[in-house]
Amino acid sequence: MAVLSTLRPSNRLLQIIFILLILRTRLITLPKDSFERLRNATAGKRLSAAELTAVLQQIYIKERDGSKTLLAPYRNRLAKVSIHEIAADILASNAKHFPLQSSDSKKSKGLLDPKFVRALRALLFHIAIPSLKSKEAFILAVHSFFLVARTVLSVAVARLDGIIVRDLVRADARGFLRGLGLWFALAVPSTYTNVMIKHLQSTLALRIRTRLTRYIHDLYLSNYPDLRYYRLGLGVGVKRDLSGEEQDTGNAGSIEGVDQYITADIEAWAEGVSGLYGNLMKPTLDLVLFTSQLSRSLGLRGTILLFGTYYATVRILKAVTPAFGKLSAVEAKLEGDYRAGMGRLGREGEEIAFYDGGARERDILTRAYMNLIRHVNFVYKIRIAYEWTEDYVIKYLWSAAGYGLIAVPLLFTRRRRPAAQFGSNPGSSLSASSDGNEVIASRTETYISNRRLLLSLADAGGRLMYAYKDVLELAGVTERLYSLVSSLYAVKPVSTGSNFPSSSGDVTNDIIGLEHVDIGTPAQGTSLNESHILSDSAEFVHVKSQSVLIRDLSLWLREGSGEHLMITGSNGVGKTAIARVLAGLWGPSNENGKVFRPQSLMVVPQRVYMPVGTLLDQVIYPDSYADFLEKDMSIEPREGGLGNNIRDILESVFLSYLPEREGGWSTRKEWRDVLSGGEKQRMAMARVFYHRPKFAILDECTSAVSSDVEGRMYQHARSLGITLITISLRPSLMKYHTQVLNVLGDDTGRWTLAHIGQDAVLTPMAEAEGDEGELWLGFNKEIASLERTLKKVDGWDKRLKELNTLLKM
Ligand SMILES: Nc1ncnc2c1ncn2[C@@H]1O[C@H](COP(=O)(O)OP(=O)(O)OP(=O)(O)O)[C@@H](O)[C@H]1O
Repeated sequence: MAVLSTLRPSNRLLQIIFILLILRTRLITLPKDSFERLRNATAGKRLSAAELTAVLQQIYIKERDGSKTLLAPYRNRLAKVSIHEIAADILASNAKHFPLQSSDSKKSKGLLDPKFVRALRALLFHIAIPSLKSKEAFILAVHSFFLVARTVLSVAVARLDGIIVRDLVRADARGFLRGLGLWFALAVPSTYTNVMIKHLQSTLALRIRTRLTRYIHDLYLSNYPDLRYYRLGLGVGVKRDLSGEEQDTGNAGSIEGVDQYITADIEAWAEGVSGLYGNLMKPTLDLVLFTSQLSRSLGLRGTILLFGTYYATVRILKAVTPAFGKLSAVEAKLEGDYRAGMGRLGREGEEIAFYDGGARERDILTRAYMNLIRHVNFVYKIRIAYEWTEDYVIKYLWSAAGYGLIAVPLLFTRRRRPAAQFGSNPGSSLSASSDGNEVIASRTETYISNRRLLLSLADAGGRLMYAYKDVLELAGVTERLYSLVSSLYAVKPVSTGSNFPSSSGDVTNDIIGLEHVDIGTPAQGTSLNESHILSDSAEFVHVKSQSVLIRDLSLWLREGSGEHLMITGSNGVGKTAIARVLAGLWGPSNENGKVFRPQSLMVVPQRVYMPVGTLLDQVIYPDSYADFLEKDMSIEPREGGLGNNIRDILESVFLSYLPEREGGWSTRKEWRDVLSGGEKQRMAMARVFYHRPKFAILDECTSAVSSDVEGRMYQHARSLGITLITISLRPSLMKYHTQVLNVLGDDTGRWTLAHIGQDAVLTPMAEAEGDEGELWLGFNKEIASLERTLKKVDGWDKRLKELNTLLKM
């Protein structure tokens, strides 16, 4: 402090900023014991600044029972959310409920179509409400109770309405006041019931959404060997047999725009299902109860008329109802396309800006938007006729029928047994007196009660019709969701053809290799036939193609043997395809090909992925902060130089300036944009040095890094004992490898494999194609010759100086 006070104000300010910067970079280095304390702390604990940063940083804690706890700060206190993954055996045993369905749904309108019922049942009873003991089932039971209560209360209100008006006509002041008191008393449970119904419906929707989302997350975001998030859009591994022949996969592999399914569709389905239960159950209950009440006063003729009205309504509306299910499925797809386009623009903004491609992108997006709007407009238009008929039938036909029905007891039976008719109404308290006023009062009571019941009936009928439309729309979303889940189940891990154990600890785990493998492109893709979009018959068209890029490839590398392989060849010949097969993303295209994939393998692609999170997260990806803490590692070097540290790792890729430049290890930024292309590639190498896999496939991942730094990174990788497989076109990298595989790319699928610097060409195929092997040996000779020439430069320089001196003399 004394030092600080002697400084000039500007210097002092600089010093304070410097201290703050140091402090900021330290915030993240929460010691292990504090972390343990945090893990064991009860929810609700007030968080210190450092703990708050840590909570924001690490997100999940792995519990001993295999579940995870999400640590979330809530008003500076600790909130803990326990997350249990769906057990693998439940996920597996559910597969039988989701077989693939063919997508020829254009013929059916969706309602009560067996396919729809099967899909709804599978989604509802195996994912959304998995058991009668689940919370969802409990909410549904309470919801049902309130729905029944509301109907019972509506009947009571209708009765009371009649009694109040009767007492008014009778001029019975005491009866009237008593009725009014009862009215207010009934209002309390009635309004509470309404509120609870709405609340329980929203709660149910939210719970169903969460169940579905988590189920699909667990299925979709699966690790190796399933990799469903990768294989789904690609059609890789989707029921393809080993000979490369495809089987008919129905709609599998045709899922594009999965984000739309998982976000918007799940939400729409959850809302639809929980709303539909109320919207179907309540009016159905109303209809049954009100009809039974009414039929007691309407007599047989009235009841027949009532059912006649129901029948006519259903027939008319069925005739004019369009295929809402299909229409809403197409709308969701178009919405997804438009959304995906917008997402692409956000992601690739800089590249598009360099090309000045704004106008072109606008055209593409406008086209996607217009497709959507034209479809929505088309739906609006066909809705006019439907809604007009619906309104006409429900409001006017039902009201007219209602008047007719009320007239039945009043007009038709009056002449024969006027008193007896009214006496038959259970709510009536008519005495046997034939007093004229009493007759009118009683008739009014019947009229008012019946009228109210009929209005409620018309309302129930209307809601049932609206629910019919909702069911049709739900059918569309159900079909989409079902196709997502069934396609996810249809995705199978690719066959490696080898019995290679993937468990650790096995000696054979020290090998990476291919044996007689044909490498080909994936066999399946799908596109939507756009000409059908607006014609209510949108159909998915399968595009099938497969070509073999490399034939009969065999190569081996053993960990610790000091062998490193470089793969080269011109663009598009299948170099990355080899990496995909070695990493288990693609399978071999031939039946007898075998792939040996070690467990400790890391593939670094050319385009670096930068996850959301802090600077530290960029280095340790895919580890979480909790995983990092479990390792014997620190962020800054420890005293005595014990253990590895992230600072040294960044130093080895020449990025140690990043924490200071970016404001500390815990800074969160859009790293994709913040770091330069070369910095991102260096960061990817830092990840390799952090994880230290036994094998690393480096796929042109240093193409944007300067040669000197690239060389040092290769040397460092080798010094860590990592066996390298490098895909590159840079001859300067050859010196870090012992073998070179050259893919010829001449449509024959041929290749050569040679030891660098040796005259012998290794494989029989390469022997046959000696010229290609010679090409690389030629490069080596040229490099050696250049190096020899460079050594002479000093001598020439000296001679030049001598000559200059002589000339000046
Ligand atoms: N998902 C895919 N579906 C269909 N074909 C694909 C797919 N991925 C790659 N291909 C095709 O496979 C071929 C080989 O691709 P690959 O990425 O392996 O080339 P490469 O040799 O690594 O080229 P480059 O040097 O340009 O990176 C290319 O013709 C490419 O179009």
